[in-house]
Amino acid sequence: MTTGAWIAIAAVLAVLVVALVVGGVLYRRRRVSLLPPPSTPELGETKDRSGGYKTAGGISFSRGATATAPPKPAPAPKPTPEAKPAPEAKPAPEAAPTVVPVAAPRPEVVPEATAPAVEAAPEASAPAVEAAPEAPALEAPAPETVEPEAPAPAPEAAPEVVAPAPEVVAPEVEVEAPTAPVLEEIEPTAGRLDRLRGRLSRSQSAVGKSLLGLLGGGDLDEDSWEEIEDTLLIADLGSATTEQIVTRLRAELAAGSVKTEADARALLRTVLIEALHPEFDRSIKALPHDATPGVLLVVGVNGTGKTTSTGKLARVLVADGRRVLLGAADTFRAAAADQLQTWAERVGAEVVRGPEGGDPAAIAFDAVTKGIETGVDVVIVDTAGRLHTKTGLMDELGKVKRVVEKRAVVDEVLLVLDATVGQNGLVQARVFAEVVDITGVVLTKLDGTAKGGIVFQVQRELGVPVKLVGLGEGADDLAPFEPAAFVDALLG
Ligand SMILES: Nc1nc2c(ncn2[C@@H]2O[C@H](COP(=O)(O)OP(=O)(O)OP(=O)(O)O)[C@@H](O)[C@H]2O)c(=O)[nH]1
Repeated sequence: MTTGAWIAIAAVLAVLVVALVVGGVLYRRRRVSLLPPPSTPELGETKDRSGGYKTAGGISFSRGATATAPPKPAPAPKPTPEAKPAPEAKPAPEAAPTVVPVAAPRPEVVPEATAPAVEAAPEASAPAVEAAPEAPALEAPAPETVEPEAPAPAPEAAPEVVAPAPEVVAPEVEVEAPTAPVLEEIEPTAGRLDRLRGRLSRSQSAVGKSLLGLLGGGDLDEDSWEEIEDTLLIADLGSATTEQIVTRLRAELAAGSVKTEADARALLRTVLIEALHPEFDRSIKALPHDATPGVLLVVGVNGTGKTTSTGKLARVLVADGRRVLLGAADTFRAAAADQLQTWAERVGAEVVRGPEGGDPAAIAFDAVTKGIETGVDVVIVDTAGRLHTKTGLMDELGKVKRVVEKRAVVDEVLLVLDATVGQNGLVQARVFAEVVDITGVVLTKLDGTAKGGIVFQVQRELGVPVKLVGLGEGADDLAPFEPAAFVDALLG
C-alpha cells in the first residue's frame, strides 16, 4: 500500500475514535434516569422521616439528683474519651468489644467528604455522588469505590450520572471491607409521640369515643354513669382512678359546665390529663456526673421488652450526642447479650458482656467500671429478666444494684412493663418495687393493646412516672410519655 493509503486509513480510524468518544458522552448525557435526582443535603441537615409531624419536644435527659457538679456544656459529639478524666488509661478488657468511638450520626461530625465531594472531585464517580445524600456521616469512604478505569466523564456531566449505571460498577473493583461499622441513622426524637400517635389512636381511641358518646349525650342517668365507669375499668384505669374521674365528671356536669359536645370533650380531656400527673418529672436521668457516667438499670420480667427498650434508649442518647455503654447483664437468656450487642453496633455504642450464665452483678459492675475508665456519658445495664415469683432471682436484682453502687450512683431504675398484660403488670410492678427503688416506667407494646389505661394505674401504684412508651418493634418506636398527647390520642 502506498503511504497515502496508510494516511487515509489512519485518518478514518482517528475519525472513528473521535466519533465513539463523542457518542459515548452524548449517550451518557441523554440517558434518562428513573431515580430521583440526588438532593445534596446541606451540611448539618438531617433527613426528616417524621412524616412532618411536630410536637413539643423529644425525650429529655437530666442529671441524677446526687450530682453536685455544674452542668456540662452542650453535648456536642465527643470525639475522644480523654474529654473526661480517665483514671487509668487501661486497655479494654477482653470482656468488652473494641471501643467504638461514637461517631454519632450527627451532621457536625461529617467530614467535608460528603456533599462538597461531589463538586470538588469530579473524578469521584457516580456511586459517591449518589450515596452521599443517604447517610452523609457514614459515606466518607465513598471515594474508595471509584472505578479507576471508568471513562472520566466531563465534570459537568457528573451530576447527571444519577442511576448507578451498571457499567460503572466494574466487577473487578475490589470494594474494601468497611473499616468502621455501618452506623444507622436515628430518627429525630422530637415529635415522636405525635408521629406514633396513629398507632396509639388505633388501639386506644375506642375508649375515648365511647366516653365522648356517653358524655356528649346530655343528661346522664345512672345507667350511663355506670357505662362510663365500665368503659374506664375495661380500659384498665383501675377502680381508684375510675372513681376519681367519675366523681370529678359528675361534679362538673352537675354544676352545668357542660352544655355542648365540645364542652364534654374539653372536660374529659382536662380530667384525664390531670389524672396522669402532668407535673411529674419525666426526664431520663442519664447525664454524666463529674467523674462518673449516668447509670441506668433496666429491670422487668422477661419478654416485656427490656432489651429492646435498652437498645432504643441507647439510640436516643447517641442521637443526643452521648457516648453510651451497654451492660449485658441479662445472662439468663442466651441470646440476650447478642441482641444487645447488635443494638449497640447499630449505633456505635460500646458493650460489656460476660459469659453465658455468668454473674449478672459482676457484669454490671464491670460495665460501670469500664464506663468510668473510658469516660462514657451513660451506662445502661440490661438486667436479667426473671420471673418475679422466684424470690432468689429477685434478690439477685437487688444485688446488681448494690454492687453497681460501689462504683457509681445509680441514677435511674427503669421498670419495663408490657402494657398488653394488663393487671398482671401491676403485680410485677409491686414485686420489683420491693427489691429496687423504681424511678420510672417504660410501658411497652402500647401499640398492641386497647388497655392503655394501665398508664394511670401504674403511676398511681408506684408513685413514679411513666417516662417512656414503646409503640412498636421498630428501632425508633420509643417515645417520651406526654400526658396531653396521650389523652389526645385516646380521645381520637
Ligand atoms: N409491638 C411491640 N413490640 C415490642 C415493643 N417492645 C418490645 N417489643 C417486642 O417484644 C419482644 C420481647 O422483647 P425483648 O426486648 O427481647 O424482651 P426482654 O424483656 O429483653 O426479654 P428477655 O431478654 O427474655 O428478658 C420482642 O419481639 C420485641 O420486638 C413495643 O413497644 N411494641
